[in-house]
Amino acid sequence: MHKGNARAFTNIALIKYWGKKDETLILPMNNSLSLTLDAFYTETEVIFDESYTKDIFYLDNQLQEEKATMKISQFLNLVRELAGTSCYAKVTSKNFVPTAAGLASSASGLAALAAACNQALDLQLSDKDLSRLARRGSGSACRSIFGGFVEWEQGNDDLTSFAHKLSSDNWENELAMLFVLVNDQEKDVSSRDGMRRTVETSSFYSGWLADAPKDLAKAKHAIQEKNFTALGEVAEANCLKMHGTTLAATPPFTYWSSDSLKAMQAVRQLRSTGIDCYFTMDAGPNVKVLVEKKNIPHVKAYLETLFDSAQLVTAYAGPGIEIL
Ligand SMILES: O=C(O)C[C@@](O)(CF)CCOP(=O)(O)OP(=O)(O)O
Repeated sequence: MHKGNARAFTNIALIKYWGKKDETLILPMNNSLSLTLDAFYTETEVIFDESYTKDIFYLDNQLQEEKATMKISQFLNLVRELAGTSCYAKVTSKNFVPTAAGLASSASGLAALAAACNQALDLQLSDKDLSRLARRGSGSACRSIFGGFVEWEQGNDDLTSFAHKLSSDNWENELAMLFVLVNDQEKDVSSRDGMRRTVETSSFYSGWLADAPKDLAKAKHAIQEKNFTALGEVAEANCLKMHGTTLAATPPFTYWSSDSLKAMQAVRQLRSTGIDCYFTMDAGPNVKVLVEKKNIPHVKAYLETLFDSAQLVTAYAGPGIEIL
């Protein structure tokens, strides 16, 4: 019996990963840049045991059915190959996210699983190779191996595509991200399906891709300069361009709900009163507001006039992977 247990934190991209060059290896079309947060995380335990006759997957104390288990098994097959074992495993994952969230936790989930497997089978993977392994589970998971500001080097093959922490003089500790959790009935298109459809059919995709490296350079420069306005402006613009690509896909789609638009408008309204804050969004209707800690009270007070306080969660910069 081989056991491992790890905690990994979610990360929010400021320069988005949106589109794969290789679906099997999960190689992205562009570099991305994220901020690992402290408020949402996943704890995953994995037990490999010769006595198991198949992989078993518990998520938040619920035994998962075939489809969800299949995705985990595909990942475990990679690990079994690395370790030279044929043992099945029992995976027990707990997501620590606000119930209202509906936050995609694939990034923290797969990062925690990768780290737990590394420990259980004593693979002794470096952080770089752990990031590469997590990437095979879900692209954005490769960034959750590290804390703070993280860049995912797109690379051009399995060996060269991995994330690394950006030097920032701990500036991230002066920032925060306010989540506006908007409950949306429609079933979103998954990030995996959304980016595939966009790459394959959106006439706006080439424009997005042409701008991504320039946006990344601006974001990295802003971090080096600790220039919050510059970072916020490029992050919000990059998010809008990414979401713009979905409108020209076939069939067109959007992740934005009316509450998403309300939250985005609130951020613009705050900026017009001189409060520096910027929004970003991912494959869902939730809106994340990037703000300096000193402005949290202003932003929260205004958002509380528009949304239920239970919909607002404040997150700060978080750490990399933790072995439990
Ligand atoms: O996080 C970002 O950079 C931007 C997104 O969140 C925007 F929605 C995409 C994350 O995609 P992910 O779930 O990692 O896809 P996978 O590789 O198909 O599993």
